[in-house]
Amino acid sequence: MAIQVKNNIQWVGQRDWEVRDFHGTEYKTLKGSSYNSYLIREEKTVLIDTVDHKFSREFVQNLAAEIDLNTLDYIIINHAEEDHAGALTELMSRIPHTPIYCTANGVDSINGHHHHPEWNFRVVKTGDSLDIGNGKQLIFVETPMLHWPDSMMTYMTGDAVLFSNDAFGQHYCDEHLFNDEVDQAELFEQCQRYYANILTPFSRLVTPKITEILSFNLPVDMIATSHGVVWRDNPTQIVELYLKWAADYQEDRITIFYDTMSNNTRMMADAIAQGINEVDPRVAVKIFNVARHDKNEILTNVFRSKGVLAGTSTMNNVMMPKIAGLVEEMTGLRFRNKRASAFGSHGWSGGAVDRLSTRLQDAGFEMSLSLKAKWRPDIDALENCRAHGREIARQWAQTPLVASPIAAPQASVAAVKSCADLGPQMQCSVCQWIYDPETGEPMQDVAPGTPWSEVPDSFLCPECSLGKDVFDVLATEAK
Ligand SMILES: Cc1cc2nc3c(=O)[nH]c(=O)nc-3n(C[C@H](O)[C@H](O)[C@H](O)COP(=O)(O)O)c2cc1C
Repeated sequence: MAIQVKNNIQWVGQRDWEVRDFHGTEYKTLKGSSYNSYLIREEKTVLIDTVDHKFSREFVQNLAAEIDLNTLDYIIINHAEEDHAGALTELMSRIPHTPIYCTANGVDSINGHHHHPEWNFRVVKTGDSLDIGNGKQLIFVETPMLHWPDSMMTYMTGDAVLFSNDAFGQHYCDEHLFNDEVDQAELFEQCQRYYANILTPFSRLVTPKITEILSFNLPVDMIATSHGVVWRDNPTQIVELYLKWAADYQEDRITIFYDTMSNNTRMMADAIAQGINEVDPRVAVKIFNVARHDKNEILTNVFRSKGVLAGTSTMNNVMMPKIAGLVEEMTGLRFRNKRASAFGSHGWSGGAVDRLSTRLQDAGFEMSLSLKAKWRPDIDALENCRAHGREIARQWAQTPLVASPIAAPQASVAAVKSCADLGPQMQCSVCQWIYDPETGEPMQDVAPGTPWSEVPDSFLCPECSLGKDVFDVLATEAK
């Protein structure tokens, strides 16, 4: 059933209280989710996004009960992932000539999923607008890598509604649509879980993009996301939270996670936590067995922490596989400005703790001393663990790590007119990360001093993972 959002805007989405897995099983949607689609009826009739492909038939049926589908003038697809654009094939089978507005990357993604290159695509860029009558317009803002290359937002003038797609959303299903109507603790828990598990890798892009949107000086009366609530009460509160979370967020919190075969590493975890608490009772210490606990909650706790202690026993010379998997995910999430330490029990040769330390360092954590124990820790070994916890608490209580120097690149990109204009620095045109061959920092796999022409074509931007081809040459005057 359609829900009134504002004036001539209605929600025509789908609630999904049953869903528990998103992105395969990567994200556990413990509170379900919703797929928000919006119908605007001004002089022109517009549909913004659709719903998950598994609800295609219900969606089109419900929409047809609201309007004659043939009166739909425009379809806007802010993001081509199947939970938003999934119902397109069903919808377009009824109205095959209706124009679809999306980014250039959107055409590629929609074609990649639906395989209908003959659809009537209209490519839009940041600043392009579409007149929908009654003095109102839709203005488009590309938001590449928030969280796919095709992503964009759509702003509706007059009503001042920002259709933000995934940004500012959360996997949260409630019979109520608006942010002021739902349980606030549940809502913000899901917002943070969503940011920590999905948006953290793109944190460097969040602040510049929000700054760009704010620079348009457009009033925002509502933020209509594509999952969860519509923000109508103080809608910019979630924008402020995003700015906070994007700035290497941390609390006075330490997360300890481990895996164990016979509880020996668990005993170490327990004693380390006691040691931390003895020295600094104000710090929140959270302990998780990775084999038994919700992985996304562990990662949310890592996101909130100033440091993590990761524990594993040695099994066949390597670490426990669930720990290896979690650290691999932490690497992808590109946490910054956090400390780490590894610990664990072994029987003879050991090896897992050193291996884990190296992995955590590769994942970008500032490493502190690790701790090993042999077999089941005895009273002395447990006291050693407590002492280790006390030392960690002292070290990590000190001034937080300084933010990475590439946190806010300020350089501007100039048009390249001739070879003489070519400067030595290159900048990612998507996330503004700068490659400086003089230092080569902070790139892995490319030695300092490597000229750009010799950087392999397989190079990916370390910030946003896009290819070498998106890099622009910076102005030479700066050099
Ligand atoms: C299947 C298996 C493989 C093991 N492989 C190793 C090994 O390669 N090197 C080692 O030092 N200890 C090895 N151990 C011994 C354990 O690391 C040791 O018992 C440790 O205390 C277990 O700690 P946990 O209870 O936290 O899992 C192995 C134990 C098992 C059961």
